[in-house]
Amino acid sequence: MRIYFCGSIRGGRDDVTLYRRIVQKLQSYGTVLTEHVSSTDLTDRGEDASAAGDKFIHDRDVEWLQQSDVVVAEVTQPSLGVGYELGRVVVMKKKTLCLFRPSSGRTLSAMIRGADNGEQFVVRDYSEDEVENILEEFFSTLKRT
Ligand SMILES: O=c1[nH]c(=O)n([C@H]2C[C@H](O)[C@@H](COP(=O)(O)O)O2)cc1CO
Repeated sequence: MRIYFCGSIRGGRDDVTLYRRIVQKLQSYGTVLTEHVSSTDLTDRGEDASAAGDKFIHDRDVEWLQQSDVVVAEVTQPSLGVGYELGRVVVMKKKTLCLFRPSSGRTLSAMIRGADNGEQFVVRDYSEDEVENILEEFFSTLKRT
């Protein structure tokens, strides 16, 4: 299974430790195409775009989105890139799980929460300590469908 993980990069790296934990769990279900998003070496400047440029990053990521079987996004830290990716996957009709932590004190964008249709695109509120269980639940329902 090919999994696309979305997490904030230029939007801020506050949650990178949690991204790492999510990606480690996701790797028990398949190949995570965007493992770099969870790298603690990656700062809020993003990948070194000097060689290939932002167009390379964009085009590669859209290609990976197209190739993916499932998309998991941590959406607590607001990120334009993650919002854009989610907009694209809605159109691609990919099975998508968005994870949001209300304990952050933030209110999730209506354009993400409001896109929940209970099937293809699901938004789930959670706390950090339950993340592995939520992913287990999500992937076990996938197997049944
Ligand atoms: O260097 C990058 N590499 C990369 O893969 N992305 C993609 C993956 C992330 O899920 C998302 C993060 O967007 P943003 O940088 O706007 O927070 O965009 C984004 C950047 C920088 O914008």
